[in-house]
Order: sequence, then structure tokens, then C-alpha cells
Amino acid sequence: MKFATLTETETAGKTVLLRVDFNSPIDPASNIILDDKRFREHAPTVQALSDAKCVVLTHQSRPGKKDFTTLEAHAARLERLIGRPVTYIDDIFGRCARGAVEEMEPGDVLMLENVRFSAEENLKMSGEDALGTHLVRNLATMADIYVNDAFGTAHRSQPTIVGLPRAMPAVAGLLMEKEIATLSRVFSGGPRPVTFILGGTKVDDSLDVAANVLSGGIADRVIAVGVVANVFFKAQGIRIGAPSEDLLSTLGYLSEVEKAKDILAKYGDRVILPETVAIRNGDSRDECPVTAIPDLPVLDCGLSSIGPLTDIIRESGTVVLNGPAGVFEDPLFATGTNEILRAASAAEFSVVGGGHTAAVIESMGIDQKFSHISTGGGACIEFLTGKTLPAIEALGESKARFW
Ligand SMILES: Nc1ncnc2c1ncn2[C@@H]1O[C@H](COP(=O)(O)OP(=O)(O)O)[C@@H](O)[C@H]1O
Ligand SMILES: O=C(OP(=O)(O)O)[C@H](O)COP(=O)(O)O
Repeated sequence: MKFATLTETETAGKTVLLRVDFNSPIDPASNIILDDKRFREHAPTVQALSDAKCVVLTHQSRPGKKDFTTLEAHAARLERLIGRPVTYIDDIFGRCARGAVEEMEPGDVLMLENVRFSAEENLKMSGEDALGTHLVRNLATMADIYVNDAFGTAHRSQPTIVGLPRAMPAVAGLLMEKEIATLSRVFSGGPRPVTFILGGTKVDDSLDVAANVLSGGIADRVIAVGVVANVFFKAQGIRIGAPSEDLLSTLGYLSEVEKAKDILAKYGDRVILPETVAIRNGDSRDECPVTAIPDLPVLDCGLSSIGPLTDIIRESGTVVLNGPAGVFEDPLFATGTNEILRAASAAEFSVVGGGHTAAVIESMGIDQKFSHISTGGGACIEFLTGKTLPAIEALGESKARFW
């Protein structure tokens, strides 16, 4: 490994700033955490720091989203999982947070507030620019060592990810190390054909990955489902109906249609889309061809499309999947997601990423059938395109600078 790791680092008695990714599906009405996979995956790293003063830092969601919230519930969930007290403080780097860190004893765990409450953390910037942020300058004075365990956020050039490792000695946590080692092994040449299945809502990330894996020959074909498919439909000149159009507008993805057109122009024969979709009509699920979508929300791929899509998936040697095929939270629109995941689980090599996707897999009880279920969605698929992720690059630079 080109970076230092927690495994090889002495932390006894030190103050450690631990960046995790506890960003999880949450019920916005009750603030209840619906899936704690990321907590379970990070727990060994927190336990490995039981002789240190462990200051935990994470984000939850993004500004503007319904599940962008405070972290009391996250601290309580971590406390339950590690069986030790976790103190939550509603501050990131102000006087309260700094005072609380100063009072810590070895073995204590303190969780700071949602780091994306600091506007700076929501900016994309270089490591050098991040060094100048208030966030990085202050956090770096609060601890001796920075441990980045947030593999799920490793693809973001945000201050805590790319700035902190340049401001202080940084190492990769146990989960970060495990994800990198496993994904490197899994993708050192998976059996062909290789199929990428891109769904969910993060259209910008998914289109970047589609362009990358199609142009580089990493994928033989890309199946688009979920909101990603809606953008491809629009790129083909298909009307997706006012509600789905509004959703794209709200998410800021209308400008992605041009990118989708470009992908279709270059690699159209290797991009596979559902030919029918499911729409919500009152309390029921209706089916329609993509050429006749009414002004009702498109929430899943159509039942008659599932067979052709799963046939292609079953013929694949390697399947890389990120993001659900529909609004699986509503059982009426979960069929596409469930059937596509079931087909993907049968591939010789199957790598899946994404918090929501992993949660569905666990609820279906098929998690053992996949080669690897990553805690990262975007991070996992970007890693598999061969890119050096910003977090990994920053950890490498920290090793050169501090260790
Ligand atoms: N057609 C659709 N319209 C609206 N939302 C969708 C659609 N398809 C999937 N979704 C939503 O995508 C969300 C998950 O997307 P994302 O965060 O990208 O996945 P992951 O966490 O697995 O990476 C789910 O909440 C699901 O309801
Ligand atoms: O959940 C995450 O990404 P993912 O949905 O791609 O797995 C990470 O916490 C990154 O969050 P972001 O995509 O809001 O930067």
C-alpha cells in the first residue's frame, strides 16, 4: 500500500480524528436510521482505537435533502454497536467541540456534528485549497492523528477528505484498507462479459462512470435503470412525463441529458435500457411502454422488461451494480430492483455498492451470494474504473509528508 495504515500505527493515549461515512438511509419523519450496515462496518475501526481518545466525524446526506440531519441518532446507534458510551456534541470545530475534546480520556468516544453543516465541506476543491479552509485548519489542531475510514466518500474532493491528510499525519482505517484490498483483488481481471448496472439517483456520477467504462473497454455493456434511465430516455427524445421531469429538475440533472446523448452517440449499441416502465396511478402500479409515458411518476422498470434485462445479467461473467432500479421503499415498485439484484447475485464475479442497494440485498437475505458488497456506491464503481480516488491520493501524500 502506498499509504500508512492504522494497523501499523501506535495510537495509545493519542487524540485521533476518525472520519467515517455513517451516511445512511433515514426515515425523515422519525429520524430513525433504517439500515446500519455502514455502522457495523466501521465498528472494528472504532474498537481498534479503544486506547485512544476517539473523535468521530461523519456526514449525513447533503444540504437540501430531507435526510440532511443532526447526528444524535447516529451516536446512539454507534454506542449500541460498540457497547461503550458515545458522547454527541452539536458542534464541529467551535469552542464547545474543542472544549469537549480537551476533556477526553483514553477510551472515550466523541461524535461531532454532521460535518456537512459546515458549508466548506460541501465544496469540491483541491487538497491545497482545502488546507486553507476554516474547517481543516481548526480540525487539524484538535487531534494528533487523522484516520480516514470513509471509503464511501473516497471519491469526493472535499476538505475533510483531501485537506486533513495534508494538514496532519493521516492513515487509512481498517475499513478503508479492507475495501481497497478487496476491490483491487476483485477487479484485477474479472471474467467477461462485464456488465455495469447503474441505477439510483446520482445521475452525474453514473454517467461519468458509464462514459469511462465504455470508452476504456472495462465494461462490455451498461444497463441503466432508476433515475439514470430517465436521463437516457430524455436523451433519446422520449417524453418521461411531468413528475419525472420535475424530479430531474429538482435534482439539478437536466443538464446531464447532453452527456447522455454523447454516450449514446458513441456507444449506443452497448447501452441497454428498459423498454417498459412502471408508473404510479393513484394507489396502483400501471405498466406502459417507454414511448407512451403519461404525466405520472416513473418509479420502476416495467415487468416485461425485467426478463430481457435479467437474461443479459445472467449471461455476464462479471456484474458491477450500483443503485436500485426503482423506488424499492414502496413494495409496489420494488420488483425491478429485487429481480435485477437476484440475477446479479448469480454472476461468477458480482460487486455491488451503495447504501440503499446494500440495504435491499440484506433485507432479501442474499448478501452471501455476492463476491463483495462495498460500503461505497459511487466510490466503489469509480475505483473499479481504475481512477485513483481523491482520498487515496491524499493519504499517499500524507505518508510522503509526515511518516
Ligand atoms: N425512478 C426513480 N424515481 C425516483 N427515485 C428513484 C427511482 N429509482 C430509484 N430511486 C431512488 O434511488 C434512491 C437510492 O439512490 P442512490 O442513493 O443513488 O443509491 P445507493 O445508496 O445504493 O448508491 C432510493 O431512495 C430510490 O427510491
Ligand atoms: O452515500 C454515499 O455515496 P453513495 O450513495 O454513492 O454510496 C457517500 O456517503 C457519499 O455521499 P455523497 O454522494 O452525498 O457525496
